[in-house]
Amino acid sequence: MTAQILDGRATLKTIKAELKERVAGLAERGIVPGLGTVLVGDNPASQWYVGAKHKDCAELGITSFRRDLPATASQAEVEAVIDELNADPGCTGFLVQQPTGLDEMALLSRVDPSKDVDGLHPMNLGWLVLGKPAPLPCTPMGIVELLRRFQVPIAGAKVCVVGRGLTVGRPLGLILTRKSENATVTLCHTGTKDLAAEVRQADIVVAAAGVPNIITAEMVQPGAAVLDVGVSRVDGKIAGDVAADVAEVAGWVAPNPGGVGPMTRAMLLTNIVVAAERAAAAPAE
Ligand SMILES: Nc1nc(=O)c2c([nH]1)NC[C@@H]1CN(c3ccc(C(=O)N[C@@H](CCC(=O)O)C(=O)O)cc3)C=[N+]21
Repeated sequence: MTAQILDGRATLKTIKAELKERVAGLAERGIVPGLGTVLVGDNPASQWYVGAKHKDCAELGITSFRRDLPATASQAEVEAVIDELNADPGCTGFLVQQPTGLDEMALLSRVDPSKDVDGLHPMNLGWLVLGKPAPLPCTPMGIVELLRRFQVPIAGAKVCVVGRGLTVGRPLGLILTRKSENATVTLCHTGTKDLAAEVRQADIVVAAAGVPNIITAEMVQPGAAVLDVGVSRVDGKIAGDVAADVAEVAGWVAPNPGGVGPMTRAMLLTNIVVAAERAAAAPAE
């Protein structure tokens, strides 16, 4: 058996075409969504991600507000840029690219929650815990959207999430256990005693530990969906959390690159369009 590929690149293309129509609909009403990014330092991966986000926006007719700051930028300087984007009505949503090397919680908290297209503001994470509508984190939503579009059954599925990070594992557990997804989630982490035993139970495995090849073929139930979200760099190349031979056992595989990464961008674009639509429906005071 060889697994079906959960193709994030193709799905990003499809979602872009869908969103392009919604952006055109906004344009007819004189509204242009605008994405702001705040990038601190010269990490090449971060520069690539931010560049890709603005390229996506240009394709859709979303305006870009790019603020690149040197690695020497202080907390106060970054906060001043956040204040500027909060106040700019043309910037309908923005994000602070991580990592910054600064006090990230203070930066996240300073973003206007209604412009938080990353869904990582403490207030929006609070709405997620409470089950109320709010911007949702892009990578976990990208994972759910990828599963949906390839018709991987989610309701009733046993999902093993490996990693409890703020941007993937922790919010993904919250999203998948909502009534609308109805999965049963096991959240594994460095304190998990027998990771192989937990993974073996799962219909869906999401590997977001950042440990190369932590998921191997003999841990995976035949026919399971395995999504690789791990990003490590080994000799300058991206290394995922999932070993190559998993594709011989799994029913579906989201590769890395080409799986969840592009979906993160697709959900960012979705959050930008939704934030602009919401701002248009309820103009600010
Ligand atoms: N505030 C904030 N928001 C983020 O959304 C955010 C962040 N900080 N910090 C870093 C992570 C990482 N991230 C990715 C985005 C796109 C790809 C992506 O499109 N990857 C392609 C190409 C990868 C390559 O070849 O380098 C792929 O997987 O096919 C990957 C990873 C967003 N992040």
